[in-house]
Amino acid sequence: MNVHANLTSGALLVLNSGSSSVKFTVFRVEPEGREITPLFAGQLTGIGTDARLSAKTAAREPIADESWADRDTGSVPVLLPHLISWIERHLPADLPLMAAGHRVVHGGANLHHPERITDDVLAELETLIPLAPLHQPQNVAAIKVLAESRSDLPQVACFDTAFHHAQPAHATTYAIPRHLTEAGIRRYGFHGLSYEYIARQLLATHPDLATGRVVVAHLGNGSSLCAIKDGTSIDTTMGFSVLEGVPMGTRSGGLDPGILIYLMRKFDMDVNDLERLLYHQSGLLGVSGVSNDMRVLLGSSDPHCAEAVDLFCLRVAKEVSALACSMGGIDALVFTAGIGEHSAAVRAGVCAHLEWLGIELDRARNAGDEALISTDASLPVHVMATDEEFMIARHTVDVLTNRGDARHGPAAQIEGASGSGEGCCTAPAQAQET
Ligand SMILES: Nc1ncnc2c1ncn2[C@@H]1O[C@H](COP(=O)(O)OP(=O)(O)O)[C@@H](O)[C@H]1O
Ligand SMILES: CC(=O)OP(=O)(O)O
Ligand SMILES: [Mg+2]
Repeated sequence: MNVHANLTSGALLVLNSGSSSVKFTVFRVEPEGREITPLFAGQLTGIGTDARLSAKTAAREPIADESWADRDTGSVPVLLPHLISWIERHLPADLPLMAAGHRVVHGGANLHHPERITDDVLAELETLIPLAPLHQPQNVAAIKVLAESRSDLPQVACFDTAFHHAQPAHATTYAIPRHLTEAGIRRYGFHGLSYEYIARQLLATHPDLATGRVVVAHLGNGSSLCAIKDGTSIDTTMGFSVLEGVPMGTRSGGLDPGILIYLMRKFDMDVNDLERLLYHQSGLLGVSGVSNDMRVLLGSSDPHCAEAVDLFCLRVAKEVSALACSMGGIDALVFTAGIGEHSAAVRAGVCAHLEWLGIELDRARNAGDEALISTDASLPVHVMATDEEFMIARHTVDVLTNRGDARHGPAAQIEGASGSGEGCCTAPAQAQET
């Protein structure tokens, strides 16, 4: 694996590999990594069932929508080399692929910063597979496939856990015997790349809030919330695994742990049964019995779908209050990710439980495309587009141009925001980044 090459200019591939999909974005990197601009993005979905590639340019013009079912043998390692050659065929002639950045869900107790991937780093990532069985195997598989097929390509791992690393011990510790905490049974937190991006955007667009107390609700396929104070993660709802906190598409969110003991005793469930139940059969899908997709639930007349949405909204609202408590107050609430950015109904459902906190949504603003969706008298509630891929690209370039070390720490987490508008991926590098 190439660990020495420095990035100057060329194309940068960002990969976010999930259990049944691989999302990718290709960026143009200008000399010395000063500017990062998206060229095209897409996803390979339905891996294992009916793989399909779709992709669009940065101007949202479709460049692919094709079935890859004929080459689908149900795994990321088989399809990824095809994806890499498809990407290379679509690059401008003067822009060779010169590096890859990966979203890696778990960095464990030791990996707190984006890391250039070496054999040692890869070995450490593999040890973390049991901690994130839904995501980590796919993240590791993508790194290995690229290392085999393009050993010349430097690769960087960016961790979902890293943004939460500086949380105080009372936020990361479970009330279990100390030797288990010391063995790594602690709260790590996830979706950190998304929270880091939002913190940067806040600094660019709302500097007053960037130094205040903000609860960010990342509501997507996986959902979590984070308390960000002065640009730093103070507390978050996901913990040891991506199961804690609010219910998700197919994940349970927090449960009374006594339920697990009962299920094992009463229904003879083993570890595989529990894993299937908690990761794949619960959440919105489990409660509705219909779908894990919020759009389907909101469009359904089935009372179980309405029940799932209501439960989700209440659980999110309760976490907003809990996180406000962790920060000693709240100056703003931000909604982001698929549901948070696009569902006015869910935002209204959540905020209806938070009137006591001084939150009041403006109906018209919430229904429209406004960034500020609360009334003028309310505690501010914002909708902001997240961009985990941009964050990965930024970190990858910084690591490969040796600017990474200067960016670590809370101030670095929000320094150098693009100022280029929500959801926009172009971010000139800052002069002070050395
Ligand atoms: N207009 C919408 N209304 C309600 N929910 C939506 C809408 N658009 C997307 N979603 C929800 O967003 C989820 C995906 O969120 P996203 O952040 O893209 O997830 P991920 O990146 O983790 O796959 C979908 O499962 C869907 O339920
Ligand atoms: C951490 C996590 O849950 O990620 P995702 O939302 O991509 O499933
Ligand atoms: Mg996501």
